[in-house]
Amino acid sequence: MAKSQKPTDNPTSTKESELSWRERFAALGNLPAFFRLVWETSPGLFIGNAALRLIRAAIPAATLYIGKLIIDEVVRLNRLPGFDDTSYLWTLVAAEFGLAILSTGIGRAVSLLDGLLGDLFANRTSVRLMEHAATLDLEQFEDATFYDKLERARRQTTGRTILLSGVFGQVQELISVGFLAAGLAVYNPWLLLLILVAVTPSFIGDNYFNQRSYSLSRSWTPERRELDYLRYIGASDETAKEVKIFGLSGFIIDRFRSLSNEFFQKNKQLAISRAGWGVLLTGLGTAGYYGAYVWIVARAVNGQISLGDLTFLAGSFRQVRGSLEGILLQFSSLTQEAIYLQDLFDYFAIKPLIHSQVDRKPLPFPRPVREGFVFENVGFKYTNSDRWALRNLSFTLHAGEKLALVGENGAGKTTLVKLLARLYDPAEGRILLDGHDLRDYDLDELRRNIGVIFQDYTRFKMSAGTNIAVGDIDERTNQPRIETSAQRSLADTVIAKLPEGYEQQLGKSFNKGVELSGGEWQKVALGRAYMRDAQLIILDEPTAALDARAEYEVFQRFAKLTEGRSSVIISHRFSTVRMADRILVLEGGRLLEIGSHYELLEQDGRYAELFGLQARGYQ
Ligand SMILES: Nc1ncnc2c1ncn2[C@@H]1O[C@H](COP(=O)(O)OP(=O)(O)OP(=O)(O)O)[C@@H](O)[C@H]1O
Repeated sequence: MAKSQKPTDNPTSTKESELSWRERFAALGNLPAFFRLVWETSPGLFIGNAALRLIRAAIPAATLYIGKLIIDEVVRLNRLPGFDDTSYLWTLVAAEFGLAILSTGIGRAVSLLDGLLGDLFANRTSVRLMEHAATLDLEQFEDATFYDKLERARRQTTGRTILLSGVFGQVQELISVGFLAAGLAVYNPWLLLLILVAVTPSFIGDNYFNQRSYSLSRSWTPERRELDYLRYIGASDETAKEVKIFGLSGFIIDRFRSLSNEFFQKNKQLAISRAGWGVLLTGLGTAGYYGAYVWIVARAVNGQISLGDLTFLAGSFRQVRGSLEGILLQFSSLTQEAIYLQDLFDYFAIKPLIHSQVDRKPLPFPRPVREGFVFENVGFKYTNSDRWALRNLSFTLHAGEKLALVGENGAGKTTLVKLLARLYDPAEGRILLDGHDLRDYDLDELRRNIGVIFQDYTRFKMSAGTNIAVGDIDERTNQPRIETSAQRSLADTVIAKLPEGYEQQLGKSFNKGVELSGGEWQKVALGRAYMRDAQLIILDEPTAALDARAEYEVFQRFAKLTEGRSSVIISHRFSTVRMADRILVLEGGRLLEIGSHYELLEQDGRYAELFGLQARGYQ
């Protein structure tokens, strides 16, 4: 793969986006990999397309030559006194007609194949894009430069048909030019040189402008993402409520307008100077063409060539010039497209840091867990943050234990849970499960054995049943299991009220979708925790939106249903927290206290203080 860029560290820097000729040629090195992708998409369509284009490439030269024969024949017949046999002439005319029909037919067939192949290719690349995204780390998704890469790669999936037909068309034109140029060279090789001189200026000009337009577009990736985001929040069911209440539409639209206008202005300047230079440079080419034309006409007048030769030469010259111009133009847009391809391959080259062991066999997840999870001096920092979100954290989550995490906002509770589920790996220390580092276990198995319901769980705009089944998507057709999970999380009564029950589309974005209340959504999401047969269940503030009675009931059931399995509950409600076997109090990413409800009350530390505060609030 061509190392044509090293740009994404700071995509707004235009300097980095300036590309040399060497880099542009190097980008063409991406083409074989691209063709491999296209070939894998559909070998049949690929071959069919290539074969048809080859035939079509020969048609222009053949047509011109038959035209020459027709004219020469007409002239010959005119010179002859009296009647002569015209059958040869009409055969020629019929042949030219046949070629014209063939050419249109093949043209249509080629566009059809291009379109089909392009659509298949776009689908296939989109799937690969999603498959690759699924392998990447959560941390990578929280990185803005990653999003820029993803965005540029995503754009590749739709526009690649252009590259496809571009390259195929290019090859077709080249062969076509080969035929025509051979004809010209027979008369005078200098004509070919004249053509090259005529097309070079506009080629250089176009290359220059293509490169500038690529630089502009690339350096604007973050802004384009912002534009997409503004367009989304400006017109989406998820944001409509707050946009209306806070009167945000003016603010959002103004930001969109100023950003899009800035881009438009920059683009406009470029487009205007491109058009201006284009006129000048193409004018030079036209002058070259007419120079040659004068020479050809003069020779015909002097009788050095026939009338047929005149039309053939003039036609060939015009076509070769047009085709060469096309090829050279295509070449510059081809290199540009090839550079865009680099973004796609760059994205595919991003490797996840969190994965199962590769150098030795990963351990199977213990069933049941015997000792539990041990945090040994664990520390963690988020990327792009200098602050330790967690530091010097040492404690044990015993097998079968119910642990509650308590702490103020930002204390590190959710971070601890993410480390347990290996969404991140600790920067310091280690987490052991039954005596082995968490990293030694098979990642997929680990994730399957840990069920987490996050506070910002996703409200999938899918059916109610699917919204529960996402807890173990392989079991999505296991209706009894879905219904049992719903009963356990109290979602069954919510679903019973829906017109279409478990089949009910949730969320308003789709036809006949029904919106649930915050608490109802939470009950549905909680059902996910019961879908899987996990060894460790983690609920991160899962009941914040539930009413007091529902919350009490949920936890009574939770305690019973997770009997013999470990669980972690994050909650700000002490009525819930006190039901846990032990409570871990975090402050500023550090462990402050750990013990049972009564032990901590006795210690009379932070937990006792917070508990007292909340208890007083209820008095
Ligand atoms: N994705 C992230 N990138 C950078 N910093 C983060 C990220 N998520 C959390 N933080 C920071 O890490 C610290 C701990 O966050 P965490 O979400 O673990 O807190 P929490 O105790 O769960 O808070 P809350 O009670 O508000 O849910 C906070 O200071 C937060 O700003």
